[in-house]
Amino acid sequence: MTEELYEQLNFIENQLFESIINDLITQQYSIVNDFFSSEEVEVLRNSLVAKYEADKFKKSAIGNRVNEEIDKTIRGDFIFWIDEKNANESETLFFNKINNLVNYLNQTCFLGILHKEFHYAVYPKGTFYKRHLDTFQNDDRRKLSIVCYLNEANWPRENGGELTIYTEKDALDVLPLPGRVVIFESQILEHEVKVVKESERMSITGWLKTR
Ligand SMILES: O=C(O)CCC(=O)C(=O)O
Ligand SMILES: [Fe+2]
Repeated sequence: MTEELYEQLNFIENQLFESIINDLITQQYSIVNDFFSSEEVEVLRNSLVAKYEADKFKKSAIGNRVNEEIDKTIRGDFIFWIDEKNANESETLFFNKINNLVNYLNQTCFLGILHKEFHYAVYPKGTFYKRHLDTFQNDDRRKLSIVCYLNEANWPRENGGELTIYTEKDALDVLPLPGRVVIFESQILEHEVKVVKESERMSITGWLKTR
């Protein structure tokens, strides 16, 4: 029996993943609270902070690497790409959950996700990411964007740093609450990160890619 057929026979419907798919079909985005438990968020945040404090993060760049000054007027976060092959314990846990979702999407929606890329991101106080689409560098392989928030338990509205998603009809503000995951169509939905007014905004952002 081929592995593929075996997988099909073994298919078990997953309510959470089904609701994500339904959201994506009807509104091109899905917001899932508690995708990661508070324990999972804590170990992932510790892992982020350890790398951040070890000075491993780099100033993020955009598109064709215009100069730093221009970068900062568009995007001010610091990032560190996560290497799945050298993942630590908490990152392995992270990728296990993401891979379950990817496998489910591939089995049910025939999305053909073959690659993925994820980075940690820190937005210090005063930083933002202006309105954009996640398709840079003539790269149309990015299919779905996934943002996972790793902030401490209370992120009051006064802290700013909302993810604003621009739909056809309106603009939706999403607070970066711990455990919350936002998934959206990379090539369709414009979005931005509003100025962080207080604290440091921490997350893992990534893309599911075709080909
Ligand atoms: O952190 C977020 O909420 C979104 C980040 C983002 O838009 C990006 O990195 O492309
Ligand atoms: Fe983005």
